[in-house]
Amino acid sequence: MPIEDLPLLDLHRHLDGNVRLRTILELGQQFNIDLPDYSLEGLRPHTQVMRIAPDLVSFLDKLTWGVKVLGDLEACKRVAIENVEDAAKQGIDYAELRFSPYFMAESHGLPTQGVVEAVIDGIESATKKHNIKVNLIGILSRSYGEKACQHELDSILAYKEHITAIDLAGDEKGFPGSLFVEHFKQVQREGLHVTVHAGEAVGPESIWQAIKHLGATRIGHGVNAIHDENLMDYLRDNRIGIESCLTSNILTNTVATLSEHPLKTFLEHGILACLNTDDPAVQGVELDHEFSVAAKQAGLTPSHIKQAQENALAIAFLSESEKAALKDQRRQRN
Ligand SMILES: O=c1[nH]cnc2c1ncn2[C@@H]1O[C@H](CO)[C@@H](O)[C@H]1O
Ligand SMILES: [Zn+2]
Repeated sequence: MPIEDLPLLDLHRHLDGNVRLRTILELGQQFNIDLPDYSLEGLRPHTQVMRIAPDLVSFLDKLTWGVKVLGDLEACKRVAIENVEDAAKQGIDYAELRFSPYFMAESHGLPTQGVVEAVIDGIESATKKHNIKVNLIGILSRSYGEKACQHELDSILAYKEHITAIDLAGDEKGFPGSLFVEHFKQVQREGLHVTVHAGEAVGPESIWQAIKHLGATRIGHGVNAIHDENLMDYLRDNRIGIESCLTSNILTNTVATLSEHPLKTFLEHGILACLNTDDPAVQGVELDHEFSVAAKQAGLTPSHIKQAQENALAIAFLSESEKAALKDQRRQRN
């Protein structure tokens, strides 16, 4: 369980990997899309990973229906709003919601920049109604290649004052970070933060590349850092955060069992690692499960969990005064 007097954060949460099952069904019907089934339970195995996937790419396939039903910009806005509602329901004080506008736009040929605007719109209206702070991370979906990612980046940067950071996600093995060096030079010039999915499907060299050549100050997953002692020290000494997602790592077949998950070792090594969800609807589990079930199975004690919460606050893309405000707010709540 999370410690009650520390704020609850989720720093790694894909809003387009968290489209409610009922919403997929409703939008599918609204836009006359041929769905594989028209009942919630019949649809579930097509949109949720029900058992361990053979690999990351097979897992990512399950995100497809969530974006195939996005028939217009209003649908994108709806998904953004529902993500804020879901995160607030979990008791999350601060979430960094990430999304890939081209991934959301592609099926129905929506304007990518329009998707960015719709998501920002949805987040801004929903956060007014709920007791939660949200920042947005724009994703470059590497699996589309360099050119599409440049288009995606341009669309995100058109609204850069509403975007906190840029991430690189998708097929890490097929599309290495080396293809995106120019993209991230631009991101750094614009002064946005950088977090990169690395060391999930590829070894520690992918994490080194993300730090040294893409400017990452946080790493998504980073599980394979465990195989490189120098990297472990480097992450600790340079306060590079690791956004761990326990259940996701099992379902993508990245880690065989939770008892073998490196998070506990990261924490004990002094690395700023924390607990997050990844794609809640696709995984069929929420943040409360990660804290109360998965963390325990990964060998975390209450003091590890407390450390993970403190780490999340330390590496959040927030100013020191915003962090202090989150802490105060949590104390007042209790
Ligand atoms: O665990 C993950 N690893 C790598 N990429 C991911 C993961 N979950 C989602 N995406 C990717 O993020 C974008 C949508 O936000 C898509 O590119 C999807 O494939
Ligand atoms: Zn992710």
